[in-house]
Amino acid sequence: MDQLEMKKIAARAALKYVKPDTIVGVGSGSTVNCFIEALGEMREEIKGAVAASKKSEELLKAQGIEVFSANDVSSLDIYVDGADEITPHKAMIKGGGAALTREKIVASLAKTFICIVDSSKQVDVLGSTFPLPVEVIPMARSQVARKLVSLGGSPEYREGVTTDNGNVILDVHNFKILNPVEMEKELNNVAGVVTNGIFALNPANIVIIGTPDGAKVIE
Ligand SMILES: O=C(CO)[C@H](O)[C@H](O)COP(=O)(O)O
Repeated sequence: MDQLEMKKIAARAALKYVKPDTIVGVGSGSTVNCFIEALGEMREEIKGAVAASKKSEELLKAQGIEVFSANDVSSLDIYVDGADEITPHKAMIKGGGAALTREKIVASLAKTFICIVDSSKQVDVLGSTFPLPVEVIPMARSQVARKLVSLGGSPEYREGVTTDNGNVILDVHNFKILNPVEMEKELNNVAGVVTNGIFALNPANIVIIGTPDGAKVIE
């Protein structure tokens, strides 16, 4: 079974957590695109969605789902998003699609973070397979890169990419993130860093893994 099929299995399994008359928090990426397509079947039952990227907003609207601004809601029942890596403690690296800041904002509005992934995303230690994305104010790019080097990382400028917030991304290789909570805080304290892609202070609550044998749910 290919990876896309496994993403679809995880995405469809998340529908059971969507309650009628609620506004659903929706992340971004190819797994979330599968979720948005499935969520289209519930367009009459839900009030709408808050999207973590312009791309997800477009796709939700194309499904006939009303999209609200994060400023319009005080809380969300659930937030559904993918991940680039996830540990057994449900800490994640996110930001492969450069939407990490808006993802963290919308996720923090939700009572329950549901992470939908295929099995390739499971790791024991964050940073094992995927570089850590860091969103940076453009004028601070070089100084943030030097700071990341001093912390042991090898930052690479994601050329040609501007985030939905007008910023740039540094992908940091060679970080073995043994203490994700501390690392998330430390990187967020670097001047010029908008957000880093570690989601450990507020980890996922439920993980749904798409496998050839069906959806595996870890609550
Ligand atoms: O964090 C993200 C985007 O910023 C995505 O959730 C992450 O990159 C996973 O993407 P995909 O579902 O395409 O594998």
